[in-house]
Amino acid sequence: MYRILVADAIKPEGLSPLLEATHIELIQKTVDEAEKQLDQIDAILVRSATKVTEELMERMPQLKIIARAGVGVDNIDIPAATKRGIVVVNAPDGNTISTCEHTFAMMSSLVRHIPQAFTSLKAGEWRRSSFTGIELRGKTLGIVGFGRIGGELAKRAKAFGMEVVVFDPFLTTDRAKKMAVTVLPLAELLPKADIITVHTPLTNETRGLINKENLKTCKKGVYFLNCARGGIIDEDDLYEAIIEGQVAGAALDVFVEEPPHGHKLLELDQVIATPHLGASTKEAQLNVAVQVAQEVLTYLNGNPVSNSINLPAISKEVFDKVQPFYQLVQHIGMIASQLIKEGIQEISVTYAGESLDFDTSILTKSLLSGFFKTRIDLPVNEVNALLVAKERGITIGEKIAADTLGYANLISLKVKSEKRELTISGTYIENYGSRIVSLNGFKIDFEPEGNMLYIQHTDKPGVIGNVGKVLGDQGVNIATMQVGRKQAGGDAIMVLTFDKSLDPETKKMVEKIAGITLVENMSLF
Ligand SMILES: NC(=O)C1=CN([C@@H]2O[C@H](COP(=O)(O)OP(=O)(O)OC[C@H]3O[C@@H](n4cnc5c(N)ncnc54)[C@H](O)[C@@H]3O)[C@@H](O)[C@H]2O)C=CC1
Ligand SMILES: O=C(O)CCC(=O)C(=O)O
Repeated sequence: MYRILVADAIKPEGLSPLLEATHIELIQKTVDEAEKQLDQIDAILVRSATKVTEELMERMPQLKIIARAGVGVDNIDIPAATKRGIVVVNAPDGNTISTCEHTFAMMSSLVRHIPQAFTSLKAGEWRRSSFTGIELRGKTLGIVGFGRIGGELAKRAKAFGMEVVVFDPFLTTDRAKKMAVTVLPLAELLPKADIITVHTPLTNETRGLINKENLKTCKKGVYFLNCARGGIIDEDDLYEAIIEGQVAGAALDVFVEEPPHGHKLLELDQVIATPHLGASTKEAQLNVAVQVAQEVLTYLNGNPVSNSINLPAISKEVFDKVQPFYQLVQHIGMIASQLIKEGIQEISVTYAGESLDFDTSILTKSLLSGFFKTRIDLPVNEVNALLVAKERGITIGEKIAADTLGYANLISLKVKSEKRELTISGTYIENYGSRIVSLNGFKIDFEPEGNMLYIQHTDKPGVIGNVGKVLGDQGVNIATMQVGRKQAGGDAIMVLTFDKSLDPETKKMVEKIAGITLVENMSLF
C-alpha cells in the first residue's frame, strides 16, 4: 500500500487514476495537517503553495516521488531531492494554453486599462477620456523566454498584427525559424519592444533579469507583463520605473511573496494584477492533475516516468521502448549484486538488438538501482544511482554490441571485483516476458522472479535429486528449476524458484550436499 499526500488544491477528477488504484491511499491534507503521517508518505502532490524543502524531505523518509501539478518547480528543492533519490515530476504542458491566454487577456486589459475603467465605472464615474489606450496592432511584443508559453503567445500576438521579437539563450535556430520570430539579445530586445512579457523559469540567472539598469534602456512608456514568476522583473526597480514614468504600466500575475499583502506595486494605478491565476482554468487543472496522477502511479508501479526534472527527459516514443526492459535490468542488477557480495570496482552493461536502439542510459541507471538496492541502506534509483556509484569509486561502462546470440535483444552485465568477475545476460521476449539466459558463462533460461536459489555444483548423477529431497523433507515447494552446464560432467548451475524465501537452516543443508560448491539466495523483492 502506497500513501500519497495531496498537499495543495488539485482537481479531484484528475486524481481518478490514483483513487481507482487499490494499492494507493490518498491523503488530502496540507503538510501541517498531515504532520503525524509524514513519515509514512510515499509520494506528495503539490501546486505552488507547498514548499517542498530539504527539511520537509527529512521528515518524509519514505518519500519516493514529488509531483508538481504545473510547470514551475521553484517551490521544490531539486538538489536535495536528487541526493535522496526522490524523483521530481511536473506537468509541463497541461497549463500552457491557459497561461498563454491569461497573459494575452492581461496584455489587452493593460493597454486598454480595462480593470481601472471597470473600477471607476463601479464607483459611479463615467470617465471615458481617462482610459484611452493603445492598439496592439503594429506594436512590437518582446518575449523573454521562448518556451511553450512564449511560443503560444507569439502565435496569438501575430494574429493581432504585432511584431514579435524574442530573447532566449537556449532557443534553437530551427525553432526560431519555424515560429518565424526575430531573435535578439536581451540588450537589443529591450529598447525595441513596446510591450515586454517574461516567460522564463525563476532561476539564479533569471532572478532580477529585468532590473534598474536595463529598465533604463527600454522605450519610454513601455508596458511589462509577468505571468511567470515573481522576481524575474525586480519588483522594487519596476516600482521606481513606473513612478518615474519610464514604464507606462505593468500586469502581474505573480509576486516574490504570495500572497503579496500590502505590496506597494498594487497601490499604483498603472498596475493591474491577478492572484496567480495563469493556470486557473478547468481545463488546465484537469490536465495537470491527470498528468501528474498518471506519472505518480507509473512510478510507484515500478515503471519509468516521462516528465522528470531530475532524470533525463524521455519522449513517449523512447518511453514505450524502454518500458519492456525496465524491470529486466533491475532484476539483472539485483541478481548480480547477490551473487558477487564483495566490494566491486567496475560495472559494464552491453546492449544488443534493434529494439535497444535508443539512449539506454536510463536502463543502465535502472540496473544500477537494482544492483545497489540490496547493498546500500539508502533509497537508490535512477535519480541518484550514478552519484552513488561515483561516491563508491565504481567505474560504469555502457556499450552497444551487434551480437544478440540469436535472441531478439540481449542485455549483458559484467561486474568486476578485485577477486573475480561475474557475468549475466537477459532478454525480453514480447508477449512472454523477461528471461535470464546466461549466468557466469552457463547457458540457462529462467524468469527472474520472487525468491530464487542459485546453486553451483558438479554435473553428476544424484545432485539434482538430493537437492529436491532435502527441500522436500523441509517442506519447501519448488516452483521452478533450471539447470545449465558447459559440458557433461563439468561445472554446472541450478536456479530454483520458491513461493517463500529459503530459511538459513535449509540453505545450510543444501550446502552440505555432495557435489555442491556454492549456494546463494537471490531475492527480487
Ligand atoms: N502564472 C502561472 O500560473 C504559470 C506560470 N508558469 C511559469 O511560466 C514559466 C514558463 O513556462 P513554460 O513556457 O511552460 O516553460 P518552458 O520551459 O517551456 O519555457 C521556458 C523558457 O525559458 C527559457 N529560459 C531559461 N532561462 C532563460 C534565461 N536566463 N533567459 C531567457 N530565457 C530563458 C528556456 O530556454 C525556455 O525556452 C514556468 O517556468 C513557470 O514558472 C507556468 C505555468 C503557469
Ligand atoms: O498551480 C498553479 O495554479 C500555478 C501554476 C504555475 O505557476 C505553474 O504551473 O508553474
